[in-house]
Amino acid sequence: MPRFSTYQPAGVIPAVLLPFNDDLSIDHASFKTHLTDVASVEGISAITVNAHSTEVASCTADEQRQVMEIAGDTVGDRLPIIHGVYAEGSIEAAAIARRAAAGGASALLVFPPGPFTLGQSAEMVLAHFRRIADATDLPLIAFQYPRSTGQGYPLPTLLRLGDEIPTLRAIKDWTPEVPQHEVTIRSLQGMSRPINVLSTNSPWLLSSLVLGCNGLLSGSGSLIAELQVRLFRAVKANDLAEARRINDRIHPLARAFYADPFVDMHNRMKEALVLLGKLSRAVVRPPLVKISEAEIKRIREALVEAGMLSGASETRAA
Ligand SMILES: N[C@@H](CC=O)C(=O)O
Repeated sequence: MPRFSTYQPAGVIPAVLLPFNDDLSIDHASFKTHLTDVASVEGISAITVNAHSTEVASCTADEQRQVMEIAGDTVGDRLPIIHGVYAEGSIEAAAIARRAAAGGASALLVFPPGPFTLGQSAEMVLAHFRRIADATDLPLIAFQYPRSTGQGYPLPTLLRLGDEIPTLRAIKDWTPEVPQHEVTIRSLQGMSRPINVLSTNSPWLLSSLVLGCNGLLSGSGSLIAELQVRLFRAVKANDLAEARRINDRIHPLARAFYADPFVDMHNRMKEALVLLGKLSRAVVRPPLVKISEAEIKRIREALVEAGMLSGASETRAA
């Protein structure tokens, strides 16, 4: 029986970062501290591990198991843990799903297989999800990539997934196209068995949430989960003035974190944790490399503008 067996993916879901030691091994102690810090934010509904934010592409299967184990031991009694299923092929995806379930995950975030960059059909997508759904009863969240990557699913495919995969409960929508995002939200959340749309459009979160997403799943939740909870609540309450006030604090950080190259977003978030005194070193695994001092300075300025760091010193503002 998984923890939180009735969990439905919705609301604010931070995806946490994975600290490393200088020798690139996992820094267990710092990971626990980070998990505890993020999980202490009132109002989040779950946390996500083994996803982009934990540099899943550079973690072995055993390391992913360790990440799940540490997360489960540290915060698993308090919050559901969503485990990424990051695999090039469906057989490996199903194996990861089984390991995640055995490790105590409460839901799975299914990444699109890499070969879809070369093309896809609805039958391939359905076969991929069916294989995972047959491996475990855990609720599934489909990670919807931008269509331009080749890995994003056309809307008819998403609707068939909703109809034919009973454990599909949500998508994490990363479409940068506003009209497409809106149609997706209306279509999936309007199904007879609604599929929640969780925004991962963190660079323009306010606009995305205003379109009606039933939640958000964001790497920047590793730093600003509290602001995201307040933003989500304000939007749900139709309090646009409050939502805009909170967005004014989120915006400088979104600009800094999600600048080009996008792949450095979580690298930058680690540096931000260091600047906030919450992490002792920002080490990333190759092919990522340390960002420049000029960029760290821009992150510091964004933290100051967001009211998270005093301009005079590195002390965290109250
Ligand atoms: N958009 C995500 C990254 C992708 O998984 C984020 O919010 O950090």
